[in-house]
Amino acid sequence: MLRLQNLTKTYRTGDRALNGVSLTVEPGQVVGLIGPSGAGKSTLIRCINRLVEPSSGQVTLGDTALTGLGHGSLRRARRRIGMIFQEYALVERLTVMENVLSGRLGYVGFWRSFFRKFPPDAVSKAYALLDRVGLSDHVDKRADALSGGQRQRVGIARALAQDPDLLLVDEPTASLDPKTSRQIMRLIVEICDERGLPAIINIHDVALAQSFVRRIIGLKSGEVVFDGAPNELTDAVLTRIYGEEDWSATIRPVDEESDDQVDDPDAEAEHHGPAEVLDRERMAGLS
Ligand SMILES: Nc1ncnc2c1ncn2[C@@H]1O[C@H](COP(=O)(O)OP(=O)(O)OP(=O)(O)O)[C@@H](O)[C@H]1O
Repeated sequence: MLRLQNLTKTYRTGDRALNGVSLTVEPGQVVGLIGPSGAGKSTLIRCINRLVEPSSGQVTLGDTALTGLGHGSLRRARRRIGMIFQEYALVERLTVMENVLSGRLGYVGFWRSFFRKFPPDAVSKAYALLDRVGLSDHVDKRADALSGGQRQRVGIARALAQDPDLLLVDEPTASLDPKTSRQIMRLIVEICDERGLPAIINIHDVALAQSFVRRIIGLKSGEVVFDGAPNELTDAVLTRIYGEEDWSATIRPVDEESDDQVDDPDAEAEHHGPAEVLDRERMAGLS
């Protein structure tokens, strides 16, 4: 479980990016973090693993108070926090397999990593992860030969290779087309569900977040102004988070019930909550 207590961040410039954020994320729970530009979403994600040093407050992951750790212990704790980025952050000239194995670098000694000699169990685990993210046919391809969606799948497998206790995901679909974005969101949510992994996903696309996560947190001026289920995200709530706007084209209708048969799982996700869709896909052998 991840717990943030009264987290604040004021940058040297005087910008107060976080203003007393408190929340907990349970194992297996995926939180969609939304809010206008400058609300503090990236700062929040980066304060958790202390890529940005919080000004005050506490971050606790499991039994470990991350905010109290010294340099060496923080490095070890960061191994257990997987990050997934908008621009993938892959090493372009390395293969898919090498990129995934780089997720293990924090665990192998310097010389082993220097010569890229990974233990056999790390390699077989990487194969299994690549299979899970649907890339078993691309293991030896260079990262720069992949599509955006495939690159993000490598990013996900690399984060999982760390054996994380937490996933921090920063705009994972911002560079992807709508269909690929849905596939990537579905994959992340499924994997967190399977592994009991808590995750926070910083995401601008409100409708996409609504379709796939069970909990949404709205941040505004460094404060949590909404924390609830996707269907509680009404026009009034969106106005509270983002300001006045006509929201009809942005959000998913929340009360719509349809008896129509839907064959396309993407379309289906628009009509049902993520849990039902995932369960049905699993039963139908689609995932
Ligand atoms: N390195 C920095 N130095 C000074 N101020 C910063 C720094 N990074 C962010 N800020 C400020 O902190 C506030 C929150 O920024 P942050 O990037 O966390 O917001 P965000 O919600 O992630 O925005 P976006 O959606 O545009 O990425 C903004 O006022 C921003 O200008």
